[in-house]
Amino acid sequence: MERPNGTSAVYRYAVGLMSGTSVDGIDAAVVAIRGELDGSEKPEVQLVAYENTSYPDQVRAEIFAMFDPRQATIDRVSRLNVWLGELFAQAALAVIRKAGLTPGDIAWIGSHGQTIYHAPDAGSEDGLDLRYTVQIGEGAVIAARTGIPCVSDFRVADMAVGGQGAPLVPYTEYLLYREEKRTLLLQNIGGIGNMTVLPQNCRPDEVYAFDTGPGNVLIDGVVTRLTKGAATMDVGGSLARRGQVHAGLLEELKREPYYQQPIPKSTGRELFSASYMDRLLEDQARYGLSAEDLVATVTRLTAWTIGEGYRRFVRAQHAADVLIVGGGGSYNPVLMSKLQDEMNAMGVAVMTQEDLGFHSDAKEAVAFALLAGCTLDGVPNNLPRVTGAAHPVVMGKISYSPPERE
Ligand SMILES: Nc1ncnc2c1ncn2[C@@H]1O[C@H](COP(=O)(O)OP(=O)(O)OP(=O)(O)O)[C@@H](O)[C@H]1O
Ligand SMILES: CC(=O)N[C@H]1[C@@H]2OC[C@@H](O2)[C@@H](O)[C@@H]1O[C@H](C)C(=O)O
Repeated sequence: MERPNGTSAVYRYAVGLMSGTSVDGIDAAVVAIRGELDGSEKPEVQLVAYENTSYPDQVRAEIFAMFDPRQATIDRVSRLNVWLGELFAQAALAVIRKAGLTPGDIAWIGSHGQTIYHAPDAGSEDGLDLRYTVQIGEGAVIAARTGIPCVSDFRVADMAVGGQGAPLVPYTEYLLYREEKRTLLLQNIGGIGNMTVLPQNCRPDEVYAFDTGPGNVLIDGVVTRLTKGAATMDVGGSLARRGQVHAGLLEELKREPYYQQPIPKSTGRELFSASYMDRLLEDQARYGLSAEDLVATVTRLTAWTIGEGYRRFVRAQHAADVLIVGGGGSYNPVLMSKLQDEMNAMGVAVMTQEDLGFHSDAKEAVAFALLAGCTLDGVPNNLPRVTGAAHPVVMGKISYSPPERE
């Protein structure tokens, strides 16, 4: 494996590990980093290797069981915490091998872990703010198996100062993407869609972010129902491409109050739920639409919600130059083309992470490698304007590697 340009001594190699809300496996990335992570300069970050390791079915089922508080007994959660620690360590070692490196080359690991519970608005007791969040995948196990210091459990530090503990990726977007002369929008199209705004030449406290609405959740939801589970996504947008958007239904769906709700705001599967999908299928019957028409209509709606987020909450203060799309939705060409229509009409170009030489799937793993570097350097790595925290804090807990390697 060729080393990044320049001398290897000025590069620091790090590993980032992430397991997201779709629980499709562990994303592991090796990055080479040159420069400071405190925002005083733009660090140079190269993705050296990336790998997604699927979970064994049994592990995936156990994670889903732990989402249910009635099943998540303390012994099962604790056992899964160390189990995932072992799997994360294996994923780290595999991606390090893939990079042509050895554990001794890696300065640190940053591991997000797996969120099994997130209660940022949990309320108070006797005047005490009792918000909480749980990410499992024991950092001490990762450090012990790899011999590399591991930073984990990031979100709680932001919550401890009144933040939502999410989203955390915008700090790294600020580090990597901000530009002096252009205002950028970073749009993630995962299950839910979320936008980060990086005004031109911004300071960290000028960055803001919000959930635009559905990402792939409606498309996946209707496809799963229409195919009775035979398909779980509209691969390549092939259904949407063959359908006609129903203008009347589209207008009705646009009236969802969330889209008008002021920012900061976030949404989830609580709103875009199973019963929301049931209603969509009733709408399909009511208007006599084909499966393709329904998929085309929700695809068009999804693109509109992103355009609307920009139009309503961003454009007046920060006219943007470019919208950079990441997440699985960027692989749906019909969604991308509708998004392009929306944004181009407002003078905003649309690009993907890949167009910039980044990797959509690796983005969050890379982010946690960088956030961990901040932890070790003592650099605050939350964005209070984004999370609602009272002030910046250094997030992340460090598990040191065994002494014999020191
Ligand atoms: N080839 C493809 N064609 C169409 N859609 C695709 C394709 N590949 C991925 N997708 C869409 O992307 C989704 C997965 O996106 P992603 O991995 O970003 O989600 P996620 O990890 O749940 O996101 P997050 O945790 O950020 O909400 C799939 O469910 C699907 O809707
Ligand atoms: C609590 C939690 O795990 N939140 C995730 C989730 O998945 C997407 C969205 O909701 C985002 O807020 C966050 O993750 C990303 C990595 C973040 O913190 O930026």
